[in-house]
Amino acid sequence: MSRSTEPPSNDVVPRRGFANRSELIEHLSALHPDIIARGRQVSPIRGGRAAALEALQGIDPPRYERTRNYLDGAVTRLSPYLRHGVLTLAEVRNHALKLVKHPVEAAKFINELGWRDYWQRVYERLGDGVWRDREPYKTGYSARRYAAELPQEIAEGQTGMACMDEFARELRDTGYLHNHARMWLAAYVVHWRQVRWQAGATWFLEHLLDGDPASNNLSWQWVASTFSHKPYVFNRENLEKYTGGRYCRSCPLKGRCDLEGSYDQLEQRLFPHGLRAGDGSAEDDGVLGRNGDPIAPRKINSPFPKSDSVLIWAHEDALNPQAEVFRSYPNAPALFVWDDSHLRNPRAPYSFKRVVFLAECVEELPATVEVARGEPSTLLVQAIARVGAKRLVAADSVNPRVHAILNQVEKLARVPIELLSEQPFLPYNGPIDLKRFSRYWRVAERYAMGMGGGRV
Ligand SMILES: Cc1cc2nc3c(=O)[nH]c(=O)nc-3n(C[C@H](O)[C@H](O)[C@H](O)COP(=O)(O)OP(=O)(O)OC[C@H]3O[C@@H](n4cnc5c(N)ncnc54)[C@H](O)[C@@H]3O)c2cc1C
Repeated sequence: MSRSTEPPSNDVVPRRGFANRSELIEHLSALHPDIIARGRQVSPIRGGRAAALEALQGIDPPRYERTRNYLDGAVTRLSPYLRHGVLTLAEVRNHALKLVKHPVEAAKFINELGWRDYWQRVYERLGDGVWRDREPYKTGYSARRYAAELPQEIAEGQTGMACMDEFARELRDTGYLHNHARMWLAAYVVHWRQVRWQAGATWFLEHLLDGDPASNNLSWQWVASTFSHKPYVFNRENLEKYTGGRYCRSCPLKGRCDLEGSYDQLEQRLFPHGLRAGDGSAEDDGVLGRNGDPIAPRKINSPFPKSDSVLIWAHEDALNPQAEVFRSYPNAPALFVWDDSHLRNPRAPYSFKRVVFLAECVEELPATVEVARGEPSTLLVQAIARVGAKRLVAADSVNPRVHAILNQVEKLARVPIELLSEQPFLPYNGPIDLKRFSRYWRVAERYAMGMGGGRV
């Protein structure tokens, strides 16, 4: 799956302010012909704060708890908005708590929000290390045993298994999959087809509107067992139960597929050497577990004078017109950059539907935000000089790419960087053990539920 990271040669100038979705799509097709050549699908899920708030209004935490494992359960589809900072975890949690008489009725929902916060914290520590096996596989096989490439028939939905083929189609056509479908598909890829989780993670990141190296890669590692005690597997009965049997009914392989059998039988078939660590290359370096100290803030939010002239960088982790950067500097010039190399990064290339989703989010940003195309640090340095900005302001993010760009700007433009944060999910700044979610949640739960003091 090698793709060029060279920027495309066309010189279409990006813009915003479209009359409707068709016009926006037409413009993006001209801007990114090579991306649309990989697939023209556009998701029914719309980008932007208005669509995000509409989805937020629809959440039902008690029903979520009862039904979330079912494919037609009351899941929220908020993830694309959370991923791009259109909504914050704190805002979603606060809303959930308002909808219930007692916090316990929202507990399961808030626990799931906690998974996102947890993966983000792990990402903050590991950076691009989220692409490496955290621990050896516990499948009895070493990493070398697993294929490096995703078989084409899986990506194209041509395996002959009605369930897996439908999940692949849904992923490609909509950019969204229910959590259970993600788990089944990931387990099928890694354990039944013996493909390295990294190949599956790249495939998901291309298509998912919520594609996020933290939640995605670390969930793949959880399924694979390189970031958990044992591999995640399932059987046909489990899939049939939570899908209402809709795939098995029409499946040509009904009764004789590879998912048939009890859990014991499947484990013996899939892991004949027993559930134990293969000789892995990964080692536990203690980064997540040994001290769990809080990470020092990356930049000092010194009390910069709000009257200074600044430039705002609107990046893809904070596409919220109400974000702190815009509230603090409502009249400041701002720039959003289409970075061709980033969109074509072979490890996580963007599908056209992801690009459309991002553009729809950008459409709703304040009118002060201009769009440009090119290498972000170069364009930001030029814009700083053009507008005479005393510093660059950006929303904080745990994404290492954002920090690499900010560091470069700081070096080249010789201006300070001001990072602004939203209300945190946990009003807590003390040590927290990140080795496993259960350890994190032991400390985090009461803060997440609004019972640990601090502002919720
Ligand atoms: C293999 C695999 C890959 C995944 N890739 C991503 C990804 O790239 N981006 C992403 O945001 N999530 C990912 N997830 C986690 C989870 O599947 C999605 O966040 C969730 O399905 C999104 O749908 P929803 O908004 O309807 O979730 P809901 O069930 O309604 O949950 C509400 C919110 O809680 C958070 N959440 C719920 N479950 C999880 C979870 N298991 N892990 C982390 N956060 C969770 C999400 O922010 C979600 O929007 C992945 C899971 C697996 C198993």
